[in-house]
Amino acid sequence: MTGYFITFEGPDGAGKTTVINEVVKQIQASCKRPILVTREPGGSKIAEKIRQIILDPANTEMNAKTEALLYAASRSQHVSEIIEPALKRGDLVISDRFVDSSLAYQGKGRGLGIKQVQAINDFATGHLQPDLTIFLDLDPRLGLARISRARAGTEDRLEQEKLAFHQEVYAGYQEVNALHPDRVKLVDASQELPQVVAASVKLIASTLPEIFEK
Ligand SMILES: Nc1ncnc2c1ncn2[C@@H]1O[C@H](COP(=O)(O)OP(=O)(O)OP(=O)(O)O)[C@@H](O)[C@H]1O
Ligand SMILES: Cc1cn([C@H]2C[C@H](O)[C@@H](COP(=O)(O)O)O2)c(=O)[nH]c1=O
Repeated sequence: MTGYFITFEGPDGAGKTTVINEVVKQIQASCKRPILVTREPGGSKIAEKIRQIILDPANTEMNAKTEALLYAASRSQHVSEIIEPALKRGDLVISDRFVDSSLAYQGKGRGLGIKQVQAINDFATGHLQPDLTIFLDLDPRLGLARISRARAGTEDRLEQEKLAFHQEVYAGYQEVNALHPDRVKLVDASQELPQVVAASVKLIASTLPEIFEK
Protein backbone atom coordinates (compact mmCIF):
# COMPACT_ATOMS: atom_id res chain seq x y z
CA MET A 1 0.00 0.00 0.00
CA THR A 2 1.27 3.49 -0.79
CA GLY A 3 0.69 6.33 1.64
CA TYR A 4 0.14 10.02 1.11
CA PHE A 5 2.49 12.89 1.84
CA ILE A 6 1.33 16.40 2.80
CA THR A 7 3.65 19.27 3.68
CA PHE A 8 2.94 22.66 5.25
CA GLU A 9 5.13 25.58 4.24
CA GLY A 10 5.30 29.29 4.90
CA PRO A 11 7.30 32.07 6.53
CA ASP A 12 8.30 31.92 10.19
CA GLY A 13 5.24 32.50 12.38
CA ALA A 14 2.69 31.72 9.63
CA GLY A 15 1.09 29.21 12.00
CA LYS A 16 2.21 25.86 10.52
CA THR A 17 2.69 23.97 13.79
CA THR A 18 -0.54 25.30 15.32
CA VAL A 19 -2.58 24.63 12.16
CA ILE A 20 -1.21 21.08 11.69
CA ASN A 21 -2.20 20.17 15.26
CA GLU A 22 -5.74 21.47 14.74
CA VAL A 23 -6.10 19.87 11.29
CA VAL A 24 -5.09 16.47 12.68
CA LYS A 25 -7.65 16.77 15.49
CA GLN A 26 -10.36 17.47 12.89
CA ILE A 27 -9.51 14.77 10.32
CA GLN A 28 -8.43 11.94 12.63
CA ALA A 29 -11.87 10.39 13.05
CA SER A 30 -12.70 10.29 9.35
CA CYS A 31 -9.23 9.51 7.93
CA LYS A 32 -8.86 5.87 6.86
CA ARG A 33 -5.06 5.94 7.22
CA PRO A 34 -2.89 6.26 10.35
CA ILE A 35 -1.57 9.84 10.50
CA LEU A 36 2.11 10.52 11.16
CA VAL A 37 3.00 14.13 12.02
CA THR A 38 6.63 15.12 11.72
CA ARG A 39 8.77 18.21 11.20
CA GLU A 40 11.89 19.62 9.59
CA PRO A 41 14.61 20.20 10.39
CA GLY A 42 14.31 17.15 12.64
CA GLY A 43 11.85 14.29 12.85
CA SER A 44 14.37 11.58 13.82
CA LYS A 45 17.09 11.31 16.47
CA ILE A 46 19.98 12.20 14.16
CA ALA A 47 17.98 14.82 12.29
CA GLU A 48 17.03 16.51 15.58
CA LYS A 49 20.74 16.64 16.55
CA ILE A 50 21.52 18.33 13.24
CA ARG A 51 18.60 20.74 13.92
CA GLN A 52 20.26 21.84 17.17
CA ILE A 53 23.50 22.67 15.32
CA ILE A 54 21.73 24.57 12.53
CA LEU A 55 19.46 26.66 14.75
CA ASP A 56 21.90 27.41 17.58
CA PRO A 57 22.17 31.25 17.68
CA ALA A 58 25.80 30.83 18.80
CA ASN A 59 26.77 29.37 15.39
CA THR A 60 27.13 32.81 13.78
CA GLU A 61 30.07 31.70 11.60
CA MET A 62 28.09 28.99 9.72
CA ASN A 63 28.39 29.63 5.99
CA ALA A 64 25.42 29.36 3.62
CA LYS A 65 26.62 26.17 1.89
CA THR A 66 27.19 24.41 5.21
CA GLU A 67 23.70 25.49 6.29
CA ALA A 68 22.10 24.15 3.08
CA LEU A 69 24.02 20.86 3.33
CA LEU A 70 23.08 20.39 6.99
CA TYR A 71 19.38 20.90 6.19
CA ALA A 72 19.75 18.38 3.34
CA ALA A 73 21.61 15.89 5.56
CA SER A 74 18.97 16.16 8.25
CA ARG A 75 16.27 15.65 5.59
CA SER A 76 17.99 12.60 4.10
CA GLN A 77 17.98 10.87 7.49
CA HIS A 78 14.37 11.95 8.16
CA VAL A 79 13.21 10.61 4.79
CA SER A 80 14.97 7.24 5.01
CA GLU A 81 14.23 6.59 8.68
CA ILE A 82 10.74 8.06 9.15
CA ILE A 83 8.93 9.28 6.02
CA GLU A 84 9.61 6.46 3.54
CA PRO A 85 8.79 3.63 5.97
CA ALA A 86 5.52 5.40 6.91
CA LEU A 87 4.59 5.86 3.24
CA LYS A 88 5.38 2.18 2.59
CA ARG A 89 3.03 1.24 5.47
CA GLY A 90 0.30 3.34 3.81
CA ASP A 91 0.17 6.16 6.37
CA LEU A 92 -0.81 9.77 5.81
CA VAL A 93 2.41 11.69 6.56
CA ILE A 94 2.11 15.40 7.43
CA SER A 95 5.39 17.29 7.64
CA ASP A 96 5.90 20.77 9.10
CA ARG A 97 8.28 22.01 6.32
CA PHE A 98 10.17 20.02 3.63
CA VAL A 99 12.34 20.74 0.57
CA ASP A 100 10.48 23.96 -0.40
CA SER A 101 11.79 25.54 2.83
CA SER A 102 15.37 24.93 1.67
CA LEU A 103 14.60 26.34 -1.78
CA ALA A 104 13.13 29.52 -0.25
CA TYR A 105 15.52 30.04 2.70
CA GLN A 106 18.83 28.75 1.33
CA GLY A 107 18.15 29.01 -2.42
CA LYS A 108 16.69 32.51 -2.39
CA GLY A 109 17.24 33.91 1.14
CA ARG A 110 20.93 32.96 1.25
CA GLY A 111 21.34 33.47 -2.51
CA LEU A 112 22.62 29.95 -3.28
CA GLY A 113 20.18 29.54 -6.19
CA ILE A 114 16.94 27.55 -6.22
CA LYS A 115 18.21 25.09 -8.88
CA GLN A 116 21.42 24.35 -6.96
CA VAL A 117 19.58 23.76 -3.69
CA GLN A 118 17.01 21.59 -5.50
CA ALA A 119 19.89 19.45 -6.82
CA ILE A 120 21.37 18.66 -3.39
CA ASN A 121 17.89 17.92 -2.08
CA ASP A 122 17.11 15.58 -4.97
CA PHE A 123 20.25 13.68 -3.94
CA ALA A 124 19.19 13.75 -0.26
CA THR A 125 15.58 12.63 -0.76
CA GLY A 126 15.81 10.49 -3.90
CA HIS A 127 13.44 13.02 -5.57
CA LEU A 128 10.62 12.47 -3.05
CA GLN A 129 7.77 14.94 -3.73
CA PRO A 130 4.73 15.69 -1.55
CA ASP A 131 1.26 14.89 -2.93
CA LEU A 132 0.02 18.23 -1.57
CA THR A 133 1.75 21.29 -0.11
CA ILE A 134 -0.31 23.82 1.83
CA PHE A 135 1.42 27.21 1.80
CA LEU A 136 0.30 29.37 4.72
CA ASP A 137 0.53 32.74 3.07
CA LEU A 138 1.47 35.58 5.41
CA ASP A 139 3.46 38.80 5.15
CA PRO A 140 6.77 37.93 6.89
CA ARG A 141 6.44 41.12 8.95
CA LEU A 142 3.27 39.72 10.56
CA GLY A 143 4.86 36.30 11.07
CA LEU A 144 7.87 37.80 12.84
CA ALA A 145 5.55 39.89 15.04
CA ARG A 146 3.66 36.73 16.06
CA ILE A 147 6.93 35.00 16.88
CA SER A 148 8.31 37.86 18.94
CA ARG A 149 5.02 37.90 20.91
CA ALA A 150 5.15 34.13 21.44
CA ARG A 151 8.84 33.62 22.18
CA ALA A 152 10.60 36.95 22.61
CA GLY A 153 14.29 36.48 23.39
CA THR A 154 14.35 32.76 22.47
CA GLU A 155 14.23 33.10 18.66
CA ASP A 156 16.51 30.63 16.82
CA ARG A 157 19.39 31.58 14.50
CA LEU A 158 17.16 31.81 11.40
CA GLU A 159 14.33 33.64 13.15
CA GLN A 160 16.89 36.22 14.35
CA GLU A 161 17.72 37.18 10.74
CA LYS A 162 16.74 40.69 9.62
CA LEU A 163 13.38 41.48 7.98
CA ALA A 164 15.14 41.86 4.58
CA PHE A 165 16.22 38.19 4.73
CA HIS A 166 12.67 37.05 5.54
CA GLN A 167 11.33 39.18 2.67
CA GLU A 168 13.77 37.44 0.27
CA VAL A 169 12.60 34.07 1.64
CA TYR A 170 8.98 35.08 0.96
CA ALA A 171 9.93 36.04 -2.61
CA GLY A 172 11.64 32.64 -2.89
CA TYR A 173 8.47 30.85 -1.85
CA GLN A 174 6.53 32.75 -4.51
CA GLU A 175 9.00 31.51 -7.16
CA VAL A 176 8.82 27.93 -5.89
CA ASN A 177 5.02 27.98 -5.65
CA ALA A 178 4.77 29.23 -9.23
CA LEU A 179 6.92 26.29 -10.40
CA HIS A 180 4.48 23.76 -8.84
CA PRO A 181 0.92 25.05 -9.26
CA ASP A 182 -0.59 21.54 -9.19
CA ARG A 183 1.07 20.59 -5.90
CA VAL A 184 1.14 23.86 -3.91
CA LYS A 185 -2.15 25.36 -2.66
CA LEU A 186 -2.32 28.70 -0.85
CA VAL A 187 -4.24 29.51 2.33
CA ASP A 188 -4.53 33.08 3.61
CA ALA A 189 -2.81 32.77 7.01
CA SER A 190 -3.74 36.30 8.11
CA GLN A 191 -7.25 34.98 8.87
CA GLU A 192 -8.32 33.88 12.35
CA LEU A 193 -7.02 30.40 13.24
CA PRO A 194 -10.38 28.54 12.80
CA GLN A 195 -10.67 29.88 9.23
CA VAL A 196 -7.08 28.87 8.38
CA VAL A 197 -7.72 25.37 9.76
CA ALA A 198 -11.03 25.02 7.90
CA ALA A 199 -9.45 26.08 4.60
CA SER A 200 -6.61 23.57 5.10
CA VAL A 201 -8.98 20.70 5.90
CA LYS A 202 -11.05 21.57 2.81
CA LEU A 203 -7.94 21.44 0.60
CA ILE A 204 -6.90 18.06 1.99
CA ALA A 205 -10.40 16.65 1.52
CA SER A 206 -10.68 17.91 -2.05
CA THR A 207 -7.17 16.84 -3.08
CA LEU A 208 -7.13 13.42 -1.40
CA PRO A 209 -10.82 12.39 -1.09
CA GLU A 210 -9.88 8.69 -1.14
CA ILE A 211 -8.35 8.82 2.35
CA PHE A 212 -11.65 9.78 4.02
CA GLU A 213 -14.65 7.63 5.03
CA LYS A 214 -17.62 8.43 2.78
N1 LIG B 1 -4.18 32.49 12.42
C1 LIG B 1 -3.50 32.96 13.47
N2 LIG B 1 -3.75 34.17 13.97
C2 LIG B 1 -3.05 34.69 15.00
N3 LIG B 1 -2.03 34.03 15.63
C3 LIG B 1 -1.72 32.83 15.17
C4 LIG B 1 -2.42 32.20 14.08
N4 LIG B 1 -1.86 30.99 13.84
C5 LIG B 1 -0.87 30.85 14.75
N5 LIG B 1 -0.79 31.91 15.54
C6 LIG B 1 0.18 32.16 16.63
O1 LIG B 1 1.41 32.55 16.02
C7 LIG B 1 2.53 32.01 16.73
C8 LIG B 1 3.39 31.17 15.77
O2 LIG B 1 2.64 30.02 15.41
P1 LIG B 1 3.37 28.67 14.99
O3 LIG B 1 4.50 28.37 15.92
O4 LIG B 1 2.32 27.66 14.79
O5 LIG B 1 3.98 29.14 13.57
P2 LIG B 1 5.01 28.39 12.63
O6 LIG B 1 4.63 28.73 11.24
O7 LIG B 1 5.06 26.93 12.97
O8 LIG B 1 6.37 29.11 13.01
P3 LIG B 1 7.89 28.63 12.76
O9 LIG B 1 8.02 28.32 11.32
O10 LIG B 1 8.72 29.79 13.13
O11 LIG B 1 8.10 27.44 13.66
C9 LIG B 1 1.93 31.19 17.89
O12 LIG B 1 1.93 31.99 19.05
C10 LIG B 1 0.50 30.91 17.44
O13 LIG B 1 -0.39 30.76 18.53
C1 LIG C 1 13.34 22.90 6.88
C2 LIG C 1 14.06 24.20 6.78
C3 LIG C 1 13.87 25.19 7.74
N1 LIG C 1 14.54 26.35 7.62
C4 LIG C 1 14.37 27.37 8.67
C5 LIG C 1 12.99 27.92 8.86
C6 LIG C 1 12.94 28.29 10.31
O1 LIG C 1 13.44 29.61 10.46
C7 LIG C 1 13.93 27.34 10.96
C8 LIG C 1 13.36 26.23 11.78
O2 LIG C 1 12.11 25.83 11.37
P1 LIG C 1 10.83 25.85 12.37
O3 LIG C 1 9.68 25.86 11.43
O4 LIG C 1 10.92 27.11 13.20
O5 LIG C 1 10.91 24.62 13.20
O6 LIG C 1 14.69 26.77 9.90
C9 LIG C 1 15.42 26.58 6.58
O7 LIG C 1 16.07 27.65 6.52
N2 LIG C 1 15.60 25.61 5.64
C10 LIG C 1 14.95 24.42 5.70
O8 LIG C 1 15.15 23.55 4.81
